Amino acid sequence: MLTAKIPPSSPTQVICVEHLEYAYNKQAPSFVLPKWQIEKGQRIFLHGPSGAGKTTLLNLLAGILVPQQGTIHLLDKPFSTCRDSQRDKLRAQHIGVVFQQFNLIAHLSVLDNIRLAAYFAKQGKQADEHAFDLLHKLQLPDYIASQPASSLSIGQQQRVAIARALINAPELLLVDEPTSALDANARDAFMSLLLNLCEAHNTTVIFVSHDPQLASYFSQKVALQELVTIKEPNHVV
Ligand SMILES: Nc1ncnc2c1ncn2[C@@H]1O[C@H](COP(=O)(O)OP(=O)(O)OP(=O)(O)O)[C@@H](O)[C@H]1O
Repeated sequence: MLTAKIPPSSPTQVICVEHLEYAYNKQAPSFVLPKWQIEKGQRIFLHGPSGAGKTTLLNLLAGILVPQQGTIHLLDKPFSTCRDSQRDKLRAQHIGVVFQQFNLIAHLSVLDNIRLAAYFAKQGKQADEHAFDLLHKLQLPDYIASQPASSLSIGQQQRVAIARALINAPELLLVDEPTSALDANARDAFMSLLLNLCEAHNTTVIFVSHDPQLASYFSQKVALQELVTIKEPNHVV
């Protein structure tokens, strides 16, 4: 009798956080996050007051910071507890990050900034083709690929940062307050481009912003204070 071969199922959960605790140092308060699960395709608007810990949480999810307690799984793989080199590899392959300041390398060209992300994820020769495809979808002209990142406007830098974050078709995109330097029209155009690209690839998005106007782009809104509690340090006198 022939039995149907069942393909290995891909995980539906992108992130699973359990019993997480993180403090910047022994004198600092700890962020405590008992549980947070994020399913594939969710688009989450994460908000909360200044200093509440939104960037800290994104950095933990990106594996840039490592919790002292608890675990973070990425696509069912241990992420926070694996070796640094393994975490760097998983981040490069599965996570795109857009930082507040975009963090482009100023003296490198636009194309080289994007190529660098593809290189870390060990993408082959097709990376340039993907890069140009993304630049077109983000409505940037071809000539800009050879320009140094330092010569771009804020709006252009922002779109290049998105292209760099999406070049490896990540399952998870983490975006930290990227629209603060833009006027209302540029901001709305940027949000539409970003979310259309994520829709096309079913990318899971966690988007941090103070701007309540941006919340309307997201069906799911999460207040950081609902997720995280703050534990004061034990002071030794
Ligand atoms: N590198 C660091 N070392 C020590 N403390 C830090 C560090 N980075 C952030 N913090 C502290 O952690 C807390 C949370 O900061 P975080 O930047 O995550 O907040 P946020 O919610 O993103 O704030 P904002 O909305 O103003 O960007 C703050 O009290 C901040 O002072």
